Amino acid sequence: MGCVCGRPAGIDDGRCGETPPPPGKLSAAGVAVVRSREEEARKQARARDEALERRRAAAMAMAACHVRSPVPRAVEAEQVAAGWPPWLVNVAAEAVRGWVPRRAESFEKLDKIGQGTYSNVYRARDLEKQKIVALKKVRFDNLEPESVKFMAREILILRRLDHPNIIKLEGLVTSRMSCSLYLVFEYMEHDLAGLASFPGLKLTEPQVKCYMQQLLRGLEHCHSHHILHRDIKGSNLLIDNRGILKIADFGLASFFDPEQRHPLTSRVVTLWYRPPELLLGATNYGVAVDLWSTGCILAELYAGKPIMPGRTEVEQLHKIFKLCGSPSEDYWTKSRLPHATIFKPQHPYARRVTDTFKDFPSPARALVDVLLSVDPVDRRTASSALQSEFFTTKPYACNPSSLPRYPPSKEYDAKRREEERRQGTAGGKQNPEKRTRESRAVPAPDANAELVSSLQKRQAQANTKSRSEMFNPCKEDSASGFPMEPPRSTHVAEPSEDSRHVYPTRTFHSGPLVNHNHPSKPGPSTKGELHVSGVADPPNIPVALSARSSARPDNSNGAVVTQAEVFAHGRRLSESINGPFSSSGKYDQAFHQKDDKSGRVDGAIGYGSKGNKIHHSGPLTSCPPGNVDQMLKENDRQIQEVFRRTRVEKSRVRRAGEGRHQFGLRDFGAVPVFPSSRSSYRAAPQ
Ligand SMILES: Nc1ncnc2c1ncn2[C@@H]1O[C@H](COP(=O)(O)OP(=O)(O)OP(=O)(O)O)[C@@H](O)[C@H]1O
Repeated sequence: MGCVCGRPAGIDDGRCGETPPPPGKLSAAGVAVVRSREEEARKQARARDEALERRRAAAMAMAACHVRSPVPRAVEAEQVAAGWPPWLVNVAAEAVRGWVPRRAESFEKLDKIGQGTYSNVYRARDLEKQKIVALKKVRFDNLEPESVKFMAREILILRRLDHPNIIKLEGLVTSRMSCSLYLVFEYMEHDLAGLASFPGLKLTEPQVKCYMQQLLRGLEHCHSHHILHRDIKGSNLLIDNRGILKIADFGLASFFDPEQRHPLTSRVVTLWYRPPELLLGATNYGVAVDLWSTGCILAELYAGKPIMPGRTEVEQLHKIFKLCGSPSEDYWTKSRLPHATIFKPQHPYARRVTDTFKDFPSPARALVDVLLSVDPVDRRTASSALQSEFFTTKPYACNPSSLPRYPPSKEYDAKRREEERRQGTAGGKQNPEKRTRESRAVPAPDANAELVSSLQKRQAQANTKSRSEMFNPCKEDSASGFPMEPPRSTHVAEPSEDSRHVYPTRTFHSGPLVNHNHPSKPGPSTKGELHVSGVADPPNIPVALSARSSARPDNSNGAVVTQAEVFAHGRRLSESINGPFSSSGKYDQAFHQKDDKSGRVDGAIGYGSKGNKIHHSGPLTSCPPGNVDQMLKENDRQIQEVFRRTRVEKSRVRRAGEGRHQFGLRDFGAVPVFPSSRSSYRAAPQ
């Protein structure tokens, strides 16, 4: 039956009650109604088309990222004939399409300038083009298709991007018989983390604006190409001698679907720069993750120190809630975040961003406030940030060419300086204040969650050689013109005992921004050299902690802490906060939970003569209600204690090893990684 107003049944468009026009004749009002309906229909059609277009673009981008490329066999054969190795062409032909490999002989390696989780980076002379370049030797297992695919994604993404504020991939160095791959980049003298930590260097407000503007322009380009960087931090923002900033390290970047239909991994972004939704396990995120990291960097440049240097995911989230407030009820409901039940505080935290940064100039504070919104939607876009008052009011961003030429300053250099100083003072007394100051540039354990899933995979490459190089004695580097690589650094800057606690506060004044205390500290290595037992696989551990509360691989091997140790720490910490894993504890039970009288539960950690064991049997700390900070400090202290004991243990083992060598025994450190570990190589994450 139809409506009384004459409209057919089933139509509920809010127009019920309108008088239908007589057939064949429309009143003026009727004409207006028809027109507005037509206009509405046109609008809907336009929106539909745009959505379709966006989906099509995203689908194409996703398809491009697919590894088994649609490249026909004949083309693959051509690519091999052109000099590409079959292991690359077979799984990632798309990544090298239209290119020919450069030969190693056409470069002269000069020195090592960087070391990442996945790479060693060298300064080199391009003998054909007569210019200095950066060669990034990527670590992967060429026998493992998933590992090759993952590496190839970085190449594909880099080739898709073309912008003055994004590092340019200029070529690839490999050969048909080769088992390794070098990415050739334009050479950049500095990175933002290095500059910020350079002793005595002062950035003025126009300079900060200049760098931030370039960062946001680069991000705008990535996002408009449906690419998320997912690891924005100072050491990935390279700066050349002309003051041009370029976003680098697309190793964790990914294509994304603006409709957010394709789940992505939440295990990305270096911990201090990781947004709350990822810590809460979101898998349908977008550009806002990069904007959060950008907000952290902006605030860091003004504050002169990292603003939320968490050591574990739980602590990171706690720092975020304390500064930015906990999410609103509405957000918890609509976001349906996987770890919400674990981490949702019973009592909301108030937002304190404007209070905390009250000394910042107000346009800077306002932009930080937007970028550090807990709800990702409120962070808006890179384009809107570029139009914010921060950039449109005086003092304006300076011109990059007016920036001073700095002496070489990379985070890597800062690490090296610290290392040299550490070695210089080895055995002697160290100025504790200096150490503290030098301990903040690099997020420590669990710096990058996604990386952790591949730690063991990468451990297999701990000697900077791909497994294929270990198993197939592929001597290309020496044979093909590259001088042999310099030996790997075999030491690590020890984590500062107090790296988290002592952050000199800095009052902002509108003159130059002083970054006197932006030091560098590698986190603990993750080589599994301690024998760990007694850490059962916890069935009830929240994913956020179980898989990720691990140490950052820093490619050095002084202080060695296993994943299991840090994992065990994460578990204890979470238990301290949430109650035992067997119960479905809530995040803020820590604030109200009844204290364990003894404080520390027997056998929480045990080493050395007791057999290098980690035992765990309950909460580690006693925590008065409301005093999570103190509890976290105590946990920190205990982490440092683990490091200290480990160092002692490690040097004991090393001394023993040296003794073995003298007697002709084999050093276990030299035992190659066996093929059984291959399955642990990383699969390309979404
Ligand atoms: N084009 C370049 N010019 C100069 N230095 C560079 C260049 N590219 C990289 N580096 C240096 O090498 C370091 C490691 O490079 P990159 O971050 O790309 O490697 P990664 O293995 O992906 O590192 P991460 O552990 O951050 O994921 C950088 O922090 C930087 O200092």
